[in-house]
Amino acid sequence: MHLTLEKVVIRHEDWSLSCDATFTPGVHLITGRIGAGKSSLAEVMTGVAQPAEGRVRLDGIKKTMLSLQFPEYQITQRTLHAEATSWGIDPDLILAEARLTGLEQRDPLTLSRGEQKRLQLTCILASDHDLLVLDEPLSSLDCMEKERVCRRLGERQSRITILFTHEQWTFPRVDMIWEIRDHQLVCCGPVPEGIKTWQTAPPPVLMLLRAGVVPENLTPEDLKEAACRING
Ligand SMILES: Nc1ncnc2c1ncn2[C@@H]1O[C@H](COP(=O)(O)OP(=O)(O)OP(=O)(O)O)[C@@H](O)[C@H]1O
Repeated sequence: MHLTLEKVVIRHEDWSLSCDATFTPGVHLITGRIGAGKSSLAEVMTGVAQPAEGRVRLDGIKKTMLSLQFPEYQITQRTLHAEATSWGIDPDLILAEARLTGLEQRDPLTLSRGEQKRLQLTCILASDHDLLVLDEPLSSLDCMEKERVCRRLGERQSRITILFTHEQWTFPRVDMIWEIRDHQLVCCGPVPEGIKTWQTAPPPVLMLLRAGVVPENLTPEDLKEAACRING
């Protein structure tokens, strides 16, 4: 199973992004500065938008999902019960996992942004998508919830997971790091080697690299373990 971007160019007026890349099963992390083109690329990968040039090829991928940055954009129903049901999953299980039991008749739009995000991600992760593209899934979540989501993403090793994020501290176990540099999608490489050339790495990772330590991976445990290796 793979997703291939063949000489893809995404354009908005005089802004453009070029991508030539293949994504295989595992967790792919894509970072880039504000306005680098993360949301635009996420939309093209999932067929929500078409590239100006090139081709997006899905091989062996039957079910695709884009998790939108703003959870309210993905709400379609008037009650939590109906919203959870609309994802085709047992609503009681979903609401229990999202810790929203008892709120079945509430309008999802009255939930806090974090609660909406927890509901959206619980529904998405309960379905078995071959290609899951997540645009800033960790924004609005607290540390505990970020870690829970990251653990769930790490369980999708046989599927393709593409994570676009500005997150600085909490990451799942990542297989490949990519970044958007100068209007191009660049592959930094597999983890851990790719960490060394990751220009938009978050401050904790840059601090470890400056101290001469390369973490094994990016989970909170990996970063803590690497910090313990500084100065012996
Ligand atoms: N519909 C549009 N018309 C014109 N320009 C657009 C349009 N959509 C996006 N852009 C521009 O394209 C560039 C990439 O936008 P995009 O939202 O993909 O970036 P991003 O990396 O997701 O940003 P952020 O980190 O702020 O979420 C930005 O400069 C943005 O202003």
